[in-house]
Amino acid sequence: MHPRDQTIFALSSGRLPSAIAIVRVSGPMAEQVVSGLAGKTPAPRMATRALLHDQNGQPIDDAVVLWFPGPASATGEDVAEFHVHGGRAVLATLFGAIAAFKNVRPAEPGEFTRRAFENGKLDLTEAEGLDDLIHADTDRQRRQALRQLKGLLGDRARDWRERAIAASALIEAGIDFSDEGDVPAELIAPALDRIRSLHAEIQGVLAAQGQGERLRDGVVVAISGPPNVGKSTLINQLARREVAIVSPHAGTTRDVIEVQLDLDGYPVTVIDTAGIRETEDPVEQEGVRRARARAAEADLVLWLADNADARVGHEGTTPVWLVHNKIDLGRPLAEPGAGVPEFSISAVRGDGIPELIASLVGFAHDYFGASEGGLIMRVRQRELLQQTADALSRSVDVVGQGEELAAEELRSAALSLGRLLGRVDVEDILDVIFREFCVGK
Ligand SMILES: Nc1nc2c(ncn2[C@@H]2O[C@H](COP(=O)(O)OP(=O)(O)OP(=O)(O)O)[C@@H](O)[C@H]2O)c(=O)[nH]1
Ligand SMILES: [K+]
Ligand SMILES: [Mg+2]
Repeated sequence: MHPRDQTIFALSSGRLPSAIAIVRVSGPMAEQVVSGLAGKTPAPRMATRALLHDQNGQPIDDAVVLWFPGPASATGEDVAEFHVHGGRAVLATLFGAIAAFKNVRPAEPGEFTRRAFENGKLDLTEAEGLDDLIHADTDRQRRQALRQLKGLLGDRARDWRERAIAASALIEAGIDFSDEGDVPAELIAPALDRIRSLHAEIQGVLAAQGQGERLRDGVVVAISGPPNVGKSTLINQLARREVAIVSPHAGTTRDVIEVQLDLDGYPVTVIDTAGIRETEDPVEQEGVRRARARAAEADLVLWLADNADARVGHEGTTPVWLVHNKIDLGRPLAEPGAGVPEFSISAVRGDGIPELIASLVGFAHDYFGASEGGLIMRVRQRELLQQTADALSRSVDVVGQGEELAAEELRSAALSLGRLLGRVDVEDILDVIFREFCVGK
């Protein structure tokens, strides 16, 4: 039997133990499984209480079961749901009882969503939105993913695809009409107008690119500076917990320590690193190397200084803010850097921290863009849209050399948009995309 025709099951709720755990079953055997374990098939879409029994009549758990006959289900197939108590032994027994049915097996990551996709319940951009929604940590990420899940990009791509196909039909009609020789200009001109406006629209979406992808990835802020200036104290202050070891010993931090912050809905990763200095200690040397590398990749560097001798030691193109720490000690401040924003804080006492956080929110706001965010969330989507735009602009360029060439480019544009929606992709590409999803989804 093809794996796709088998019935799959998985834990669809979070980590065990938990108050309630939800196990989903999807496929042709779903009804047999639910009626076998619950003693009867529940009324469709009605939460029904049932004492579950395994094949030997041994009780498993007092549960709530749901029965969604296909195709009006999440996957488009017959689906059963078991809401049980979330103990590890309960789940182990339930899994054993479900797997004992013929042609029933554990689901691969993303397999429920893949079946929904294959049954036309959602397109590929919507499936990606669903995956992002599950992984959204902040409110802005959630809103963006929900827009994608609701088909914001998918609907546009479907419209663009139809228009590319219509333009190509116009040109092909002209080719048939002309028999041989040139296609009359009055047939070509309206097609070209349509292609140009389509191209402009897609270019507009590509130009706003980055925002959605950035929102997905978050912004990275690296705390850097000499040893002992209070970098770890600052990250603890920002995280409001003891994520990093603080000590008066210079060279305490060696590993890169990361915390995820939700700053006004923006996802911000702050990293604490080893103090930058020349050292003989090979372990600290490695820490310094990592610190420099991570600061170079960051989107913003907070350079900490605790006295007048400090100089901003970060090189490269990353924006740097100079943060004077330990102002509670009343030492003279470091010379201001050339036009870099400056802050004065006491990481221990908390002075100046609200102002620093407010400025970080402002930075994130500029970084992610003030608008709701772009339509494009992933490299895959951006590449296919870029290919579409390129093919459209080539079709305009080559029309003088032959209408067939232009029609060919338009077909290629429609193909890229079809890929974006997942309509024309081959198995192995879909495999790669869905593997990234979590099990039970
Ligand atoms: N008075 C005062 N002391 C501070 C402040 N911030 C940090 N310190 C102290 O400075 C010392 C070093 O702090 P850390 O946070 O470990 O400094 P670090 O930059 O992470 O040090 P390394 O990881 O070794 O590079 C500790 O004794 C802290 O208590 C501050 O705002 N005021
Ligand atoms: K230290
Ligand atoms: Mg440290």
